[in-house]
Amino acid sequence: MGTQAKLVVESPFFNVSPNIVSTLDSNSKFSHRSSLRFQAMTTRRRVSLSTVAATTTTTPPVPPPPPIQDEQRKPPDLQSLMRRFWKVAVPYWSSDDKVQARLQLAAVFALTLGTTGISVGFSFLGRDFYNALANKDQEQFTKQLLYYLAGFAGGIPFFVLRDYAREKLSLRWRSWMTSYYMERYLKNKTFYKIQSQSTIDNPDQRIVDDLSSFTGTALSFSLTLFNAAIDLISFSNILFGIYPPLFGVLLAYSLGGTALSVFLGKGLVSLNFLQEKKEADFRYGLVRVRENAESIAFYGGEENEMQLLLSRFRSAFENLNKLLISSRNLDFFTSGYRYLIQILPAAVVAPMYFSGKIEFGVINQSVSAFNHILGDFSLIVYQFQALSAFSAVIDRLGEFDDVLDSNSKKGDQDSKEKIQLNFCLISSSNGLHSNGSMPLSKRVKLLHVEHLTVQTPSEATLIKDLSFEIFEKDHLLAECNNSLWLRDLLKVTGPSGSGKTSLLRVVAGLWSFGNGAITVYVRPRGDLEMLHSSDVVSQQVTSTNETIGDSTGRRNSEGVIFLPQKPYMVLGTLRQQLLYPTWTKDSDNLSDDAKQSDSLSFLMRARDARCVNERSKKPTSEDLLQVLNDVSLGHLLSRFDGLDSTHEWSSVLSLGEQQRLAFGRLLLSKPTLALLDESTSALDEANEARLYQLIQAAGITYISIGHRRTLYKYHKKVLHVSTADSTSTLQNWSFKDVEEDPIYDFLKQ
Ligand SMILES: Nc1ncnc2c1ncn2[C@@H]1O[C@H](COP(=O)(O)OP(=O)(O)OP(=O)(O)O)[C@@H](O)[C@H]1O
Repeated sequence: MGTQAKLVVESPFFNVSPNIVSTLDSNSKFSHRSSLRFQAMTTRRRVSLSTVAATTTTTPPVPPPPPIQDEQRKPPDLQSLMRRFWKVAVPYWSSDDKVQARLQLAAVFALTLGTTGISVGFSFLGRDFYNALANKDQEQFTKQLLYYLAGFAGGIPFFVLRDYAREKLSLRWRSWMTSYYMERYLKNKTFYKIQSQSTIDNPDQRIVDDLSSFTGTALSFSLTLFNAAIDLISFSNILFGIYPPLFGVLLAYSLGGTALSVFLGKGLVSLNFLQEKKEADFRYGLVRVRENAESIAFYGGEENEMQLLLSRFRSAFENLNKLLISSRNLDFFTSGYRYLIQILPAAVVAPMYFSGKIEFGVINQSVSAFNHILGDFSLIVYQFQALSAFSAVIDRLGEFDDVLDSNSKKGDQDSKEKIQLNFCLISSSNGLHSNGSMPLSKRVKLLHVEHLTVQTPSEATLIKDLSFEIFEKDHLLAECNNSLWLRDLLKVTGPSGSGKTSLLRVVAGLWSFGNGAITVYVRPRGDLEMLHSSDVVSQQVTSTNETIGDSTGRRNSEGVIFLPQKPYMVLGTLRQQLLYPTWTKDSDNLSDDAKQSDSLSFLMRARDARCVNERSKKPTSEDLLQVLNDVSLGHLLSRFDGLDSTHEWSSVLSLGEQQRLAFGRLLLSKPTLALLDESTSALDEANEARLYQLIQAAGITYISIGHRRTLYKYHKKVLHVSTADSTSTLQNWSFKDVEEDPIYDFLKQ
């Protein structure tokens, strides 16, 4: 539970008298103020757990978020808070939606101006109404009553429309921000880096809750400031007209109040920040129980989970307790401050009334004007809790924004010091005979690893100075009819923890810790305009202008596919499982309702041209059925009602079935290079053999990690990595042909 700033708009019609207010608006303690105000309220966070779940099911499995810490977190200073606010708030107003955004903002401000005008009008109506009442002038009283009713009828639409327009704009802003943040979060594998390096906590919560809170509160707060400025101008005249010293009392009262409330509530910002984090940690713990239900049940780990969850909840609870105590102390002050103003102006002008200098209605008008102006001067006092919650939101979003920015910049700046990963395009026509066959003297390089040193994020060296190349066609062996021999199919072996998976992570672009260079050559697919071709002749690759992407920029991701031991099952149908990730659900599948909704224009961003081209090649249902049969999963169709049924696939399929499904994806995508990390570990030998034969027949070159000896049969070369010795500078790897390995002879027998 966090403290969220929520805007409450009070009626201008009830500001005529505090007495009337208390009867008409029993929900609001201080509804005699006619301006906008925030109300700090405790809300239950409505977080879509699926959002959080999506981050937890990304493969390869990623470690949990960092343990709860930051207890001593210092509140941000005003300058960095302002800088962060500006950085987070500004992009939308100069985005591609800026015309609509500015128009809507202007409309909201115009309506706010209208409502302030109406409030001023009602202040005069109130004066005459009470004068008529005090003078027992029934005719005048009836007339004023009718004016009041007419004023209600004319004024109410302004207030309702102002709130509606503001909420709509806030939703539009949030939609844009959500897609803007998600785009940067999912770009350049930032989500993976944030999670695996524990850069910041709970990014999902920042996207869901903090963005919603930020847009709503920023807009409301801007309007409150605007409203306060207008109120100040309009009601200062009235107050001066009544009794100038009252203005002096007001200034002294509000400045003193502001200073005291800042002093009393200074700890609230960091407490609010921590509250957000602790709530998110607790929710994340629950999501992990759901995601790992079977493992926990097998282990019988309920008691442990209970302890862990309770400790997280306790931490949130303790912080909330501190937050409540701080709020209570501040409330003592603000309540006194608010109640006193109900009698203060009357007490100041009462002597004038008793001496007959002013009428009774003027007392009411001075109370109303005093409240308005004091409200404007006392924004910090009234809104301190909401402002402290808002500061925490700004701080969290600003931090997130900085991380997202630094991630894209880091890629450019540090690229020289890190592992260079480049993707180049192989021209399919180059090097081929006119009949399309590959001349024996030519072979296609798919992967070139040069002086690669792989390190962990904590800079422990795993592999030292590794260099090798992978070719698709070996001219010496091309005459052999066995397709196995047409490609360098590499098996990586080595003791546990030596860095086998890390090597694949580096090739797939997930890690770039260490140094050296990797070039991956992929076949053309999709938009040729965006991709350059490279001539591949013998082992010489022309290097000018051939790079199509790198580990930080856009890359031809379908060229390389990584298959982890536990495949990632997307939320959706069986069809979507098979088409993932090459053909994802796109705007074609959106419902008509969704297409009609204007806010969805940001949510239906055009996918890049590559994907548009891919649509034409999208496999048909027949293709999918064929692949399912090939990987021995044909029975799923009858068991789960066809290709378009939706289930929690990671729960209803066995690990072996999930691994076969992942191979089905591979067969459909036909990547140039597949990285298989123990991706058949749950299968029997017959199924494993079948899958390897299928991907060989499909012409996919692969590098695989696997501990089973039988896997040697499906590889041509073996890279053995031994555990790195930190005291030695020697290489810790060796290469050999599979035939040279004694195991191979043993398997042949
Ligand atoms: N995010 C990380 N931060 C720090 N160290 C890590 C991280 N991920 C992995 N490591 C460490 O890197 C080393 C190599 O891990 P890797 O997963 O590559 O080993 P592996 O050879 O594939 O092991 P196994 O055969 O057991 O799967 C391990 O000691 C591991 O603890």
